[in-house]
Amino acid sequence: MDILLDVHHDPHAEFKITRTHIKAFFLDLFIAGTNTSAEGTQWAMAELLNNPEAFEKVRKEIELVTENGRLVEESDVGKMPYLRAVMKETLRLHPPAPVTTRECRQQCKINGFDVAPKTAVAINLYAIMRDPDSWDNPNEFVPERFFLQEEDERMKLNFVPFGGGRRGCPGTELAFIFIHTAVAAMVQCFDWKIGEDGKGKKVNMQSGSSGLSLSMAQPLLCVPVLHFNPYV
Ligand code: HEM
Repeated sequence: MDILLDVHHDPHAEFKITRTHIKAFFLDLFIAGTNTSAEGTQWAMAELLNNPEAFEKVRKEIELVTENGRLVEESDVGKMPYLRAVMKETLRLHPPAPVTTRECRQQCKINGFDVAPKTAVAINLYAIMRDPDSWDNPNEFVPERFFLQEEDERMKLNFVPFGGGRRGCPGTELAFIFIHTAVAAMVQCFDWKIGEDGKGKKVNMQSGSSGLSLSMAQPLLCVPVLHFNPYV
């Protein structure tokens, strides 16, 4: 398959897209999109299990929107602001991709350090989202913080679990849709007992690392107990 791509409308920048490019593109999507979303879902459930009040609030919101008669769906997410705040707070505290990189385009000074052109720069998204100058009680799980109007601008600029700018994550919307829906369905349909035997008190929230992503040091183990069966 031959496709000619005109990069930035520059006639000298044309190159041929081959089968290998397309395969690499799909591989990129899988690498960038699967683990990150799975980790985000796992962290969200872990936070909800450790914060039963938040769990109950999410469940109440779902029951209100679905009138307690059907399985929650993607199209409900827009009507569930608390669930969305829970997900944002989860990704703020536990960004599955905690670091990103850029190449410096021009000479600049950052915090007194001279940065030369072409320098590779690592950006610590995790630190930005726990910076006490930008976030009150930065290490605490407080979904309600996303409802505070006066904090809005400061938080918007520093909420970067998907990076930002033209190289920001192109999967943001997709990830939000399916993570919200998966978490909502798990909250709607089941109560969850912590631990393999269901006798645990708290989920261990220590983070480990699997490759480049921020995963739970102890994978989340819990036992589902049926709460609502939408299929009967
Ligand atoms: C919770 C889920 C996800 C998180 C936290 C996440 C996070 C990120 C972050 C931090 C970056 C780097 C952005 C930057 O440097 O400014 C990135 C890049 C990327 N993400 Fe995601 N991502 C998620 C899901 C997805 C999904 C579902 C897809 C695709 C189906 C995807 C595809 C990509 C691709 C292709 C890039 C590279 C973009 C580029 O270099 O231009 N991501 N992601």
